[in-house]
Amino acid sequence: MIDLSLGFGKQAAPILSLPHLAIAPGTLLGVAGPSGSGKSSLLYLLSGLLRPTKGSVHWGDTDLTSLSEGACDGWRRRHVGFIFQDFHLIGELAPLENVLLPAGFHGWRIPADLRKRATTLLDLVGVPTNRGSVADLSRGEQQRVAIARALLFDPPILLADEPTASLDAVAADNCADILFANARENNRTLIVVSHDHTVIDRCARVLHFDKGRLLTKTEAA
Ligand SMILES: Nc1ncnc2c1ncn2[C@@H]1O[C@H](COP(=O)(O)OP(=O)(O)OP(=O)(O)O)[C@@H](O)[C@H]1O
Repeated sequence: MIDLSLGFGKQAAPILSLPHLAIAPGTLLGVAGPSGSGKSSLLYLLSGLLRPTKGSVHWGDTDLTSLSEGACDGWRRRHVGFIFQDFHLIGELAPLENVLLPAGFHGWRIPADLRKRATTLLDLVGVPTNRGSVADLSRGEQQRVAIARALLFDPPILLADEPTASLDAVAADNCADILFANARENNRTLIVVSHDHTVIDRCARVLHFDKGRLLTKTEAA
């Protein structure tokens, strides 16, 4: 639930302004709009990676805006999988090591079943585990590694920023199938920014933004 605006520096007008939004658990929410309309900024606000200039972001009983940076990082690790528009992979590491990166923050040796899950996820998105460093993969393959990584801990909230932008039609469909099936079957909240109609059309609700403002909300029939 949010009621917020976001501005950067001394800009006169906020780059994103949203009066109120309630998202029930398990919602499949699409975010659409032209380039620069504030879609990525919305995901950053919802995950606590950015703090609103005004207003707050609540997930259940947790008000992200009242948490310290460290507490917010901890909350995000436990609750959010984030597929970044530019992937945020570590180029010199192998695909499997990238998928297991979130496990590195938990301070224990990576258990065999988690390694197996990472392997299964890579297999599911169609990236073989025996590839070298991700820097040598195509953009589409890197995008699929980023998708697998976001699913590692089966987070209750999945935020996906243009998750199919670098994929061909078949791979895009396959990855969208994985994201939406996972959300539906496990009642996960999926919030997906996309220009891709095959992704947006799968969403139960769609927010349309322009110039940082919410233009319309549409609901699937
Ligand atoms: N750190 C920043 N400092 C200043 N302005 C920023 C910053 N980050 C984003 N903006 C501005 O905020 C606006 C919204 O950016 P945002 O990336 O959220 O848009 P978007 O709809 O996701 O765009 P795209 O579809 O191209 O990814 C843009 O005008 C952008 O230049």
